[in-house]
Amino acid sequence: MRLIIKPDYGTASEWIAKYIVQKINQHNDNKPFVLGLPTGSSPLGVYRELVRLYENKEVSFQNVATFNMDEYIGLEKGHAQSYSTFMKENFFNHIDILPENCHIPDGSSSDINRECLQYEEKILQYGGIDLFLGGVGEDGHIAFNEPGSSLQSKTRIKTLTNNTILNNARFFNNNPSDVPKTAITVGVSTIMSAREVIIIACGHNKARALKMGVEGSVNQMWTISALQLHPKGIIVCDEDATMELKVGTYRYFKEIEGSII
Ligand SMILES: N[C@@H]1[C@@H](O)[C@H](O)[C@@H](COP(=O)(O)O)O[C@@H]1O
Repeated sequence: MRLIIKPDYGTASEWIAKYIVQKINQHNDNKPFVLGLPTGSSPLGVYRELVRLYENKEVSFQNVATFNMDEYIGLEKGHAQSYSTFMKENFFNHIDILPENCHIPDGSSSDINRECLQYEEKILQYGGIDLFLGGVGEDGHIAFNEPGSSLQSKTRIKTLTNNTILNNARFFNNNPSDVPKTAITVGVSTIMSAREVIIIACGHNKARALKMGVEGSVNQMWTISALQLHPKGIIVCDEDATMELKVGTYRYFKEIEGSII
């Protein structure tokens, strides 16, 4: 696992956006480059920077397909707080991606279990995910794989923890009772099947999740820790998120990434 420590959220986001653009531009295949994408506040800086690079003509998304990590169950696609709306407003509406290449689980489907199976099948039809970008919850969850999620899990329904509901209430006028209680989420194994995985962990509130993900054992209670088993896993964090790391861990990753002499 690589741990890239950047001074702040802005520089961390720029590093990730540049990395993604490089991968898209190196991809010379007729099949689209397949990106897995998250919502939440963590990826906003990356999306802003990707839009800027697109406007600067440094990248095109015409040969890119995307699969989002998750979606609330019970919200129509056009609902203001659906992840579908979030993705359009913050990313898809500002780039040249083809709408038919943007995939988000349908949380309003009448058969959610079938929707989950079909989502996995669709990923396979595209040849798997080249690069999965994700955030992390304060309790170490990736996508909506809350503590206790099987590390072998695939796309399925998950019940959200109270902690996640309270954290996400900020998107629902601070009203926890408006936050859906269940979601469709890709599984830990869906994310780990991607050829590369990048997790963003910025801010003091992610310090514990970062510690458990980097220094803790691989376990179901901190699903971010599954990244330790991935052959090409990267966590990009800011200084604030390193607060709980051992000094030795911090110095080790700074040294091997060449950011201290
Ligand atoms: N399902 C999402 C996750 O994908 C996200 O990583 C997490 C953290 O959100 P934020 O980036 O806003 O801290 O929130 C939600 O639970």
